[in-house]
This record gives sequence, C-alpha cells and structure tokens, in this order.
Amino acid sequence: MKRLIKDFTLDELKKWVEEAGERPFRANQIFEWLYKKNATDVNAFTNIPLALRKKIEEEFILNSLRTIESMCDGESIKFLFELVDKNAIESVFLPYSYGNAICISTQVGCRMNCAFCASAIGGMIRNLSAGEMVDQIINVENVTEKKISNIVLMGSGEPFDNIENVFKFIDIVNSKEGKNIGARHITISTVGIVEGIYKLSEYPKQVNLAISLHAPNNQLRNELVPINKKYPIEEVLKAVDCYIEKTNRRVTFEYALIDGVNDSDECAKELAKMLSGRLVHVNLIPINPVNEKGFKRPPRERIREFYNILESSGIQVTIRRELGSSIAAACGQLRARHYKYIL
Ligand SMILES: C[S@@+](CC[C@H](N)C(=O)[O-])C[C@H]1O[C@@H](n2cnc3c(N)ncnc32)[C@H](O)[C@@H]1O
Ligand code: SF4
Repeated sequence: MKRLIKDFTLDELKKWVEEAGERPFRANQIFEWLYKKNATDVNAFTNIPLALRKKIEEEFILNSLRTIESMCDGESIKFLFELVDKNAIESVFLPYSYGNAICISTQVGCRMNCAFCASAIGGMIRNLSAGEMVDQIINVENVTEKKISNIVLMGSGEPFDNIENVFKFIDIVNSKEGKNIGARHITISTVGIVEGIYKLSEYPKQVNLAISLHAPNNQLRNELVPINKKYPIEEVLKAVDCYIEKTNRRVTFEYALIDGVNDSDECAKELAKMLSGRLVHVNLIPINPVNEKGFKRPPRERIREFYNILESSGIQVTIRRELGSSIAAACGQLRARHYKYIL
C-alpha cells in the first residue's frame, strides 16, 4: 500500500532516499518541492532524477486530500476535504491583520462528546496522520494562493488524543526545510487532557496552549464537557500552572457562552476568582448554534456584561471575532451536514 510522503520527517526521508540508492541531499530537494513550492505532482520535481521520481510515484501518495466543497463568507473560507479512505474533514482559512491563519482538524470526528460540539456527532472515526494535517495547509495555500503564517489546532478532534502525530506534524511544519512556521505561531487547543498538557510543558518547542473550559465549576463542566469527570478543573489548572512555570507562556482559556447555561454574573465571578493571579487570557466565544444540540447564543448585552465582570476583576479578556459563523465555522458542522447528521 502506498504511504503518504508528508508523514515523513526530513531525517526519515533521507533514510528512504539512501535506501533507494541516492544521496541524502535529494531528500532536501524533495522537501523543497513539497513544502516551499507546494508541488503535488512528482513530474514537477525537475531537479530529481527520473528513476527516483518514478520510485516516489510508485511508493508514495503526494496529496492526501481532495476538496469536496468550499464556502466563503467574504473573509474566511471553510473547506470540506475528502481523505484517501473517503472520510471527510474540515479546515478553515482565516485572514487576520497579522497574517493568514488556518484552523486544522486532528481527527475524523471526536470521542470527547462535548454537549455543544458538532465534531462529536457520529463519534470518533480515526486519528489523522501528521501528513494529513500538513496537507490541510498545503491544499488551503494552493487554493487561496496565500501563505499561512499561523496554525490553530481547533478543528475537529482532540489534539492530545492524537499527540504523537500532532507533535510530528509540528516538527514538519516548524522545520526550516518544511513550512518554516514558528512554534510561537502554532496553538494547540485541548479539552483538558492533563497528560497532554504535561507533555507539552516538556516539549522543546514554544507552542501556545488553549484550554476549552466553558464552565467555572465541575458540576456545570461535567454536563458540558463530559471528560471533566476524568480530568476535573483542579487537575487541569495544576497542569496549566506547570506549563506556565516551565514555559512562561500565557495560556488562553476558551469559554463558549451559551444562553441561560453558563453566562450568568455568578458564572463570570466564579471564573474570575478561579483564574485570578494566573498568566492567562480568556477568550469568550458566543456559541455557534448546532441545530440538534438546542443551545442558543446569549443576547449581546449579556455577553458584554460577562466580559465587563471579568475585565473589572483584572482578567485579560476578549470576545472572539466571529469569523466564519455564517458558514458554519464551528468545526464539524460542514462535515456533519455532508454526512446528513444534521439536516
Ligand atoms: C472543535 S474544538 C477542537 C479542539 C479541542 N478538541 C478542544 O476542545 O479544545 C475547538 C474549540 O471549538 C469550540 N467549539 C465546539 N463547538 C462549538 C460551538 N458550537 N460553538 C462555539 N465553539 C465551539 C470548542 O469548545 C473548542 O474551544
Ligand atoms: S469541543 Fe473539542 S473535545 Fe469537545 S467534542 Fe468538540 S472537538 Fe472534541
């Protein structure tokens, strides 16, 4: 069976090239075609000997994705991609003033089953490989003809449930021979898998961390984020404190505001008390309604009041710019629609 060439780090590809009877520098040339020029056809590799090109073609898949659908809301573009095994995933292209970002998926589906998330509908199908994550960047760059400078792992899936492939992906996109995207421009968003947060604290690259919190106490969080029963808030905060101590990097807490569920003054005060004194930033996300989940976005004034309570308590806080909500940007929605989980 053919393997995906983008699952190989440079060292791994050098080994393969040597086994194929060529000198290791050929791997650097191949990397240049794949990551600097975004080539998806081996015939474009004009400085590679024909025999080696033929061998690459025989052994490797050069592009693991096919665009099924893309939707643009004037700013952001959402992509639905088909994988080689016919599963589908989503990625979102987000232009910001500081550069172009991409929100990538790390799994097909997700097993965490958060109450408001479309990614969980249909359950977890499988992990994505490192190369399938890299290919989301290559394909989005090729379609938009724009360079990506920032990556958020906030599409479908839980990155720390697929941590080895995620770290390999980061190695490839961060390497100067690969996409050369700085680690500080990469953010991992997690539901709070404590072992993953500790591993990230030890990880040599300065990758950003975002925690999907969504509730200021265990009782409410157990309902919204079921994995909280395994990793309660205190354990998550302990791991976050360790990450901050080791890296001295500010951590973002994502808080999806749901009308009448977690948007009260009491919730805001409890949240402020919990996070006070920590090197954190709270990102308030007005929930993207997912039809069959039945949650609604709070009124604008409620969001503003929640924000004010946090801000006046000295917490650094922002309300997320709602890029892409009109095209179902809450990841998993387009895929769910594709499979008719949501009509
Ligand atoms: C889809 S998750 C993927 C990353 C990781 N699994 C996590 O939970 O952080 C990325 C972010 O989207 C949020 N999210 C999921 N469904 C949403 C919705 N319907 N509206 C707004 N945000 C949502 C999640 O809570 C999380 O903060
Ligand atoms: S919010 Fe994150 S962890 Fe929860 S179901 Fe969605 S993708 Fe999975």
